[in-house]
Amino acid sequence: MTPVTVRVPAKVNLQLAVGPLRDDGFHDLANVFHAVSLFDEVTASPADSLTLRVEGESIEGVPTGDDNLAARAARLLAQQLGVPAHAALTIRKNIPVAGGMAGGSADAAAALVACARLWGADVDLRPLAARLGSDVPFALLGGTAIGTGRGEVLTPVQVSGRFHWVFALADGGLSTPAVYAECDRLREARGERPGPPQASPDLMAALAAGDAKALGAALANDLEPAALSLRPALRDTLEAGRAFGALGALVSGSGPTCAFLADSADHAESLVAALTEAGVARSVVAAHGPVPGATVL
Ligand SMILES: C[C@](O)(CO)[C@H](O)COP(=O)(O)OP(=O)(O)OC[C@H]1O[C@@H](n2ccc(N)nc2=O)[C@H](O)[C@@H]1O
Ligand SMILES: Nc1ncnc2c1ncn2[C@@H]1O[C@H](COP(=O)(O)OP(=O)(O)OP(=O)(O)O)[C@@H](O)[C@H]1O
Repeated sequence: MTPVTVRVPAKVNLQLAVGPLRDDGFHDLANVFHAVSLFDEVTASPADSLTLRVEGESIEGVPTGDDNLAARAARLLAQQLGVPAHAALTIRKNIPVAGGMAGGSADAAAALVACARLWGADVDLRPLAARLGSDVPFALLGGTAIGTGRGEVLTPVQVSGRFHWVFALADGGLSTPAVYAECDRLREARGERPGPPQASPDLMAALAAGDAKALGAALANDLEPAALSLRPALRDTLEAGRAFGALGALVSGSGPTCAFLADSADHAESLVAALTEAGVARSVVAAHGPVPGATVL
């Protein structure tokens, strides 16, 4: 048995349409996932127990024990296969923690792929991914896809060309359940009754055509008012990106990372410089999408 390393991308939600709260505590979604070129790497090496190491510059808040999603993924797969969960896992984190870019979900997907390869198992990982979290199946698949149900039922979307993104990372994270709860609270207070969530035809047309300007205009996130309510300073970040010429600006998923669409790689680099100079984020990075899901290196 030799070590297996898997590279796995972050996501941004191009559209996040949130339906009413379900009886099971989740919300039905029309969730347009898009995998972008910010990657974590998970290595699974032979071992005689399950161990975990987390490496990276900003890993504060990442659990290193049994509750790490990568360790949970390894245990779930071992249980499913009826084998001991013996692997030394190393996560090299680059995806912002609790940033709305599904970093923990990415690590879970990568751990499933790495351990399956290490243990020589040929098994459909998708049902296990869905049990680990609503965002985990997409981290396996990558590309661009519509997630329905709670986000775990995926339909790939055809995309032309490559889109250029800028991500403004915030200090500290936001809790996903807290942001959904704030969304429900705001809707209740405003007397809003959401209908069934639907993917936007304009967004689909923009993706099929590779039209960045149309995509920028179609970006939409129903969780954004809730993220802004919990973190009002994000308004300034979004406004700064728009003022510097972003084609579109929105909070990524449950936030607090803000995503900006640029019209070229050069434009993305100039947006990175302008947003960094404006001091509206902890750090600012460029990336492109779509990119593949969890991949063995
Ligand atoms: C905000 C997103 O990142 C957008 O892709 C996801 O919807 C969140 O996905 P995730 O982090 O994988 O979330 P899960 O681990 O499945 O659920 C965490 C919590 O988020 C809330 N949650 C999540 C997904 C969903 N469709 N409705 C929800 O209300 C629930 O309170 C749930 O208990
Ligand atoms: N491998 C992991 N990496 C990061 N966080 C993890 C991991 N495993 C468990 N967690 C826990 O999950 C919480 C959310 O982390 P994560 O980085 O996945 O957030 P997120 O990007 O906002 O998620 P999402 O976009 O899926 O809602 C963290 O605060 C941490 O307690």
